[in-house]
Amino acid sequence: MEYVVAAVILLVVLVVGAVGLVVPRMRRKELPPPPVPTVPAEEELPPLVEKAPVAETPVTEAPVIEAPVIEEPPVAAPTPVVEKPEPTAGRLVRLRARLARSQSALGRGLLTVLSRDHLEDDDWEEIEDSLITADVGVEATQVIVERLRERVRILGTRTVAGVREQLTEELIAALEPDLDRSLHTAPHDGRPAVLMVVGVNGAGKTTTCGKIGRVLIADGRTVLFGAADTFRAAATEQLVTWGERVGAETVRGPAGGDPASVAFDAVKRGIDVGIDTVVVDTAGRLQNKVGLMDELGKVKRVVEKHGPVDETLLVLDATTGQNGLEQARVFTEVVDVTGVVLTKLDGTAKGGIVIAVQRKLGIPVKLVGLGEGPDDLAPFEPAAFVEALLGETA
Ligand SMILES: Nc1nc2c(ncn2[C@@H]2O[C@H](COP(=O)(O)OP(=O)(O)OP(=O)(O)O)[C@@H](O)[C@H]2O)c(=O)[nH]1
Repeated sequence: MEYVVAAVILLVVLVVGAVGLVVPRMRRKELPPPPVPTVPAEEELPPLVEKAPVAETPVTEAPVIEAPVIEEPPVAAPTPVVEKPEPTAGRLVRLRARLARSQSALGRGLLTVLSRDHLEDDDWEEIEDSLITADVGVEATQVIVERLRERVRILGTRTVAGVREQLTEELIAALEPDLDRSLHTAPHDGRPAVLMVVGVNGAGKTTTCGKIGRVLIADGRTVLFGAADTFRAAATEQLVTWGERVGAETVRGPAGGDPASVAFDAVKRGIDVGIDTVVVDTAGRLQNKVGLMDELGKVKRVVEKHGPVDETLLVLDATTGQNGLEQARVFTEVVDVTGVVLTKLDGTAKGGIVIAVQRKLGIPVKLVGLGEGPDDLAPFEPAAFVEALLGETA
């Protein structure tokens, strides 16, 4: 019995001991693993800005993949195309239709009255009014009507054709057909002819310079332009463009520079390279008559250091009518005008201004402008002009 008790106790001790050994081991196995720091210590953190990793390849140093260079043939600077003008002979006749379009009212009106059976005082007054309205001017109108009246009375003309013929003759006579209308553009004494173009702003000076250059070149001359209208920068550009179109060199100066020195340089260049005709464009601001006189007078004096100016052309806008005549007079006081260019005759029904200009200024109209086109400038021919003025209507 003692042995049994001792065995039981031993067994209990063994069991308890075994449990004591096994349980702690099991408990240890169930424990979570020791915490692992997920955030590094502060000193190991990268600084927020300064030490942030920076792309170290600046744009300029970025590797550039170079495209293969394709050798292109050199592009030649565009050479301005020099245009070929229409022949000048008979230009006024060719442009007659354009002139007649705006003038025919005058011709129709006059011929209608003149072909009445009996011309009374009222009819003659009507004729006078028509001529004055067409800018012929009061004085010239009175002379024309007086002479016409006399002829009709003596000859007893009544047919439209007869009256037209007499009116034509009187108008041609009023245009003084014997005046010298030639342009002095031929070189002489081993130097170029010098043409100065004057007139108020917008009358068509620069355009006229270009058209004249074109006509001269068409006739086989060499031409050089002097851009002495330094007042309006666009005028210089306009002249340079004309030069390129017609094949003429343009001498220019700085914008706002001294016009006289540009004109001087142009003529000097013309002499040096053996040009036939130098055409000098000038400025025409009229706000200040004294200033204009000084400037134009100076241009002329300075140019004449090379020799006399051969032709001074006054450009007048036909659409300004009698007002234009007053402005024109200022120019004739400053420079010795040798001829008038009457522009924009295509834009007025008052062709009679040609008669008034000649009578009032005592200067022949040498050229007429009949449009903006490069060939719309014609030598003035009284007979062809009167034909156009009276139109086809009879
Ligand atoms: N219809 C018509 N227009 C013309 C004629 N002549 C010139 N013109 C036009 O008139 C305008 C003025 O001409 P410009 O040659 O620039 O005048 P400008 O006198 O040189 O003027 P500034 O340089 O300002 O002094 C332009 O638009 C020309 O095309 C003409 O005979 N008929």
